[in-house]
Amino acid sequence: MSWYAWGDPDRAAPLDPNVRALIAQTLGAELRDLPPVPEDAVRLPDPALPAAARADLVDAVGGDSGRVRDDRAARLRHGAGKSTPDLLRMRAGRDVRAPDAVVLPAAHEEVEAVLAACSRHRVAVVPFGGGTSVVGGVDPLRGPFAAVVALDLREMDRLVRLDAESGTAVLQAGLRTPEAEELLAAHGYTLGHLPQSYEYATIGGYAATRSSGQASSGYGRFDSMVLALKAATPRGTLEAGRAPASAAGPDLRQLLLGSEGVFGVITEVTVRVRPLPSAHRDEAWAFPSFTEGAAALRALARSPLRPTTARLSDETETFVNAALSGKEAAPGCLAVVGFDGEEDDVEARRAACARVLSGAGGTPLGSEPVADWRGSRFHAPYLRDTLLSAGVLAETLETAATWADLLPLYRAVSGAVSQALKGPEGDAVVLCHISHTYPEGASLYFTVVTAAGEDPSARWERAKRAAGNAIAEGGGTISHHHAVGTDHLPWMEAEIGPLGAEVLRAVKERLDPEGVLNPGKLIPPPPQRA
Ligand SMILES: Cc1cc2nc3c(=O)[nH]c(=O)nc-3n(C[C@H](O)[C@H](O)[C@H](O)COP(=O)(O)OP(=O)(O)OC[C@H]3O[C@@H](n4cnc5c(N)ncnc54)[C@H](O)[C@@H]3O)c2cc1C
Repeated sequence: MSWYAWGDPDRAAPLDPNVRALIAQTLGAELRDLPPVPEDAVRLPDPALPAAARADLVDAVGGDSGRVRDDRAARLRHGAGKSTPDLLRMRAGRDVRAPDAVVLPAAHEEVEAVLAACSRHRVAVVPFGGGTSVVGGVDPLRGPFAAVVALDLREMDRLVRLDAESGTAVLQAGLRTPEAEELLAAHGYTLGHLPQSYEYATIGGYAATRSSGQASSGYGRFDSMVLALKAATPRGTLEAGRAPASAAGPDLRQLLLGSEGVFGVITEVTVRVRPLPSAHRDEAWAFPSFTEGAAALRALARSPLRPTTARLSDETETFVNAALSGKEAAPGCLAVVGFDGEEDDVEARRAACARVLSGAGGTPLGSEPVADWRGSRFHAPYLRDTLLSAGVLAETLETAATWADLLPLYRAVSGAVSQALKGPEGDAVVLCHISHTYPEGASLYFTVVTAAGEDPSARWERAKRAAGNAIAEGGGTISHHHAVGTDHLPWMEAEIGPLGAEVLRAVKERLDPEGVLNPGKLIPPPPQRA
């Protein structure tokens, strides 16, 4: 993974000058290049890990000093996640934070020993999976501590156990999705979790953020696939969840799912696996408007036979996607429904869904408009890098709400973001789609495109604040699947209430008494005493 961009930066082709001119005209802005500085020009703070702490960390990983790295390259590559503000900071080479060291444990017991050493020496620890957080989740914040280490789980990448009879698998937390799928496919199984960060994000990261993938209509959110978790905490091991189901008190899985590394480090995840599908089919449907398309997706979410994937772009996103692929845009809005399974099952669900969509006013467009969709669906992050290099800021934000609140929220967020970015540096184009649906509501995923201007970070911060306030006022959640990190913390107490925040602080105090785990993330700070 690149230190300033997504994946392999060579896959981000330069922007065609004609397209760039068209974007500048649409945004009413002048664009200036934003190239990354050379790697050796990035200023990093000097490493500050005390020698005694370093020696104990080397002991914790079995005496292997190669697994406690404090070289510049390792520190830089663990200095940020992959939000646009993260990439802007890296590209500029200024205000770059870095952990004082990167620790690479290879077993649950080693993770426990690392946490014990960090608690003893009062060193902050940031669990690091794929580093694809877009909410500041892996920012190497020291909090009140003298030093901070990134705890990278990449060495923990095994399929521990597959129980074919029960349809479950135990995966180590540091496994990335392509490798996890390869290991499961060798036994004829799949997880079916397909976020856009698929190529780099890890099993532990998905559990720690309650991720949701593009096939969530069929396979469910990641948290719904998790049957059990094992975590190392500074107080010892916490194991939660017992398949297939249990009434033995509150479900402690929910303490670890979405815990963003503040309570413990997830080392193993037991997941439900499904047989590898033998057939796939994707179809496009046109709807006169986003309102009618959303009503159709609601009907689909409530029907007994559901697609594996269901997404609907608003009018602007429909137009932009068509332009990007050199096709003529269908009038109105484009929906995509995808089906994975056995041939008969795919056909039965397809026919049933087609009846629901036609009944809701949709026009079938067949498979042709979405023929390239599966093959290119993980490419969008590269387009963001292409745009950034050309001085165009592209960032996303997301929420979810009940069907009753969804369209007013959609209008409120789009309006707030557009208004916040209006000015002498040009306007914004705000695109939106629905891609995770439930009988009771759906998520909204916005993409904002605007000129970077003189101070792109400040520009985005303004838009993000406006969007967060509009979401909180409009009854949405501050995050449907990106989690809280640092970026959503200002709205967290409003979402869970003061008592909810107190409960999180109490759990933290019990599992992590020194408070070394991921300071400054997820948990609202206690009220200041006058
Ligand atoms: C281009 C792009 C596209 C994305 N698309 C999607 C999408 O479609 N759906 C979606 O849900 N998200 C998406 N994301 C967000 C991100 O990929 C998810 O949040 C993902 O779950 C993070 O996994 P990771 O392994 O990279 O975790 P990291 O980024 O390394 O960590 C995320 C958080 O979890 C903590 N953490 C990581 N591993 C562990 C562990 N083992 N134990 C305890 N805490 C841990 C970290 O400290 C941090 O707080 C996208 C991000 C990018 C950059």
